[in-house]
Amino acid sequence: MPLDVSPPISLDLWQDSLQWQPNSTQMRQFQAFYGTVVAANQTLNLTRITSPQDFWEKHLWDSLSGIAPWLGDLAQVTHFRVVDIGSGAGFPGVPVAIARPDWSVTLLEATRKKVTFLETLPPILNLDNIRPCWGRAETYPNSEPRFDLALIRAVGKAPLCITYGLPLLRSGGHLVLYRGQWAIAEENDLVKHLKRQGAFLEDVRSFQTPLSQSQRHCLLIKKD
Ligand SMILES: C[S@@+](CC[C@H](N)C(=O)[O-])C[C@H]1O[C@@H](n2cnc3c(N)ncnc32)[C@H](O)[C@@H]1O
Repeated sequence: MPLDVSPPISLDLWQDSLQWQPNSTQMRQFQAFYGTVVAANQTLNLTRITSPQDFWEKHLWDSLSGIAPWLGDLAQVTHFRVVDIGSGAGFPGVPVAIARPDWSVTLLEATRKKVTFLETLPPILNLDNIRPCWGRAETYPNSEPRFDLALIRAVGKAPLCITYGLPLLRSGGHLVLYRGQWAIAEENDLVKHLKRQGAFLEDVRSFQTPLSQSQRHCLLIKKD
């Protein structure tokens, strides 16, 4: 049976939840990405999330929640240099690159077979602002320019993600940590940890996902 790639999140729901909605080109790119991940998944085992509802909500929508501060205001920050650390099958970096075609997004991934998959995406999605990169965050070359924004989802606990993310940022750059649940007790420890690392917690944004009404949190960290 052909895969149903029709979007289960209506434009109104995008608008209500993120104050942003994809245009028709972006919608086609999301659909093509879904089809490509599901097809590749049969041999590469990229993700367990494959149903349309889960894919659109837990992968596409969730990826974009992390850049909510920059979604509505396209004029404000153009040409951001972004790194997605531990991108896996391209989350959150690929949806972010689709939503912000004026940004350039490096997809840093330690597993070669996943990078090989990411390398197939630009012509299929008609997406020229992603740069798949095989490597580990902790050995990313110092000679490379630093990033304006680092995104990190499902790679490890918050302190580890901070250790990976901060060295890749320019001074004044932002790190976004995607978390499901987030408790104030964790926050107190994190604030102390960040201070020692030369950074601070600028915001904790909580979201309700648009289809299953689950809780999500995104931590916005700024490097001094
Ligand atoms: C659980 S997957 C999450 C993938 C994706 N971020 C997502 O949210 O679906 C974690 C990924 O991070 C990669 N990874 C783990 N440690 C890494 C590191 N130090 N540098 C780069 N990639 C790393 C793994 O190879 C794996 O693909």
